[in-house]
Amino acid sequence: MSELDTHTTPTMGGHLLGAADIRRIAADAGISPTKKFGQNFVIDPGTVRRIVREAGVGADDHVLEVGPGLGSLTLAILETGARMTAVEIDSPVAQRLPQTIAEFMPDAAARLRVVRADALTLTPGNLPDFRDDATFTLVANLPYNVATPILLTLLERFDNLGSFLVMVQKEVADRLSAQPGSKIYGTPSVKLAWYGTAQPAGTIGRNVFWPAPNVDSALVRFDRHAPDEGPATHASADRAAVFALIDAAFGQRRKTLHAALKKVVPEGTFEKAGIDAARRGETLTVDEFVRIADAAKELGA
Ligand SMILES: C[S@@+](CC[C@H](N)C(=O)[O-])C[C@H]1O[C@@H](n2cnc3c(N)ncnc32)[C@H](O)[C@@H]1O
Repeated sequence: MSELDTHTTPTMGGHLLGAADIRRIAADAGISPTKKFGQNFVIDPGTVRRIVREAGVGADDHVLEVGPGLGSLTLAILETGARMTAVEIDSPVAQRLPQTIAEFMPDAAARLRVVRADALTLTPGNLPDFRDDATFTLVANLPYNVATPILLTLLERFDNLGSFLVMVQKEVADRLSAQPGSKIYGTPSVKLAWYGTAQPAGTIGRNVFWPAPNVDSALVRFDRHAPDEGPATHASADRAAVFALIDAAFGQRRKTLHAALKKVVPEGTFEKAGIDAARRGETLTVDEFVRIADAAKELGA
């Protein structure tokens, strides 16, 4: 993208934020973006509209946004007519958000709840907004330093988190959707595959942010397995056991399965699972890790 919209963009019932709006809101509220919270705010209405379009959000959806910041993406989500909860860690930023929505999209204010919290602490118990939804979706421009832990934590704790569309650092996006055998396939890729399917959904340049980050960004789309599909449906599959094997195998990723896992699985496990112990963990699909966990369990692990 060569040119940015620097002015407010009119939309049905309100406005999206341009660069001039973002700077004014920040100055007004005495907010300077901090590295500690990964604060790079989107200043381009075209980018937030693209994210929302890729997410496929519509008026019937209930959306969780982690890290709404000054409200760029929040307004684009609200523009669709969706209901949403925005969870922000930084108090001054969270406190300012309702005023921004009231100013730029007053009719949507009733569809937004702002929660001041660390996304890593969220549980269905302390975030009951989503308790009655069959599924809900996460749409976020995630803080880059904690993006992967936030995704894995939310997937583990919220069974009804059905899909997400997130913007993360390009390298992280590549890892999240990497396939077995590639250099960048790692624990985030294989653990995410336990829950569903991740796919790259495009790259985003640095000039759509304020301040501009020194890394490139990309979008990742994720869809959770249907309840009757995926590794979690194996009769004996136990997520904690499978994840412990994954951590052990990738902890020594240059070693063979035999060497990396000999202390954690009983003798004969690989034969029973039908998996060559001379392979490296970085070549295994999540289903193959499940087979090893199943075999180890049957052998009394
Ligand atoms: C990359 S900025 C995105 C801001 C906004 N969504 C945008 O696109 O302009 C990340 C946001 O996440 C917030 N944040 C950082 N760590 C967080 C955490 N653990 N839980 C919730 N919010 C967090 C930051 O304060 C910041 O507002």
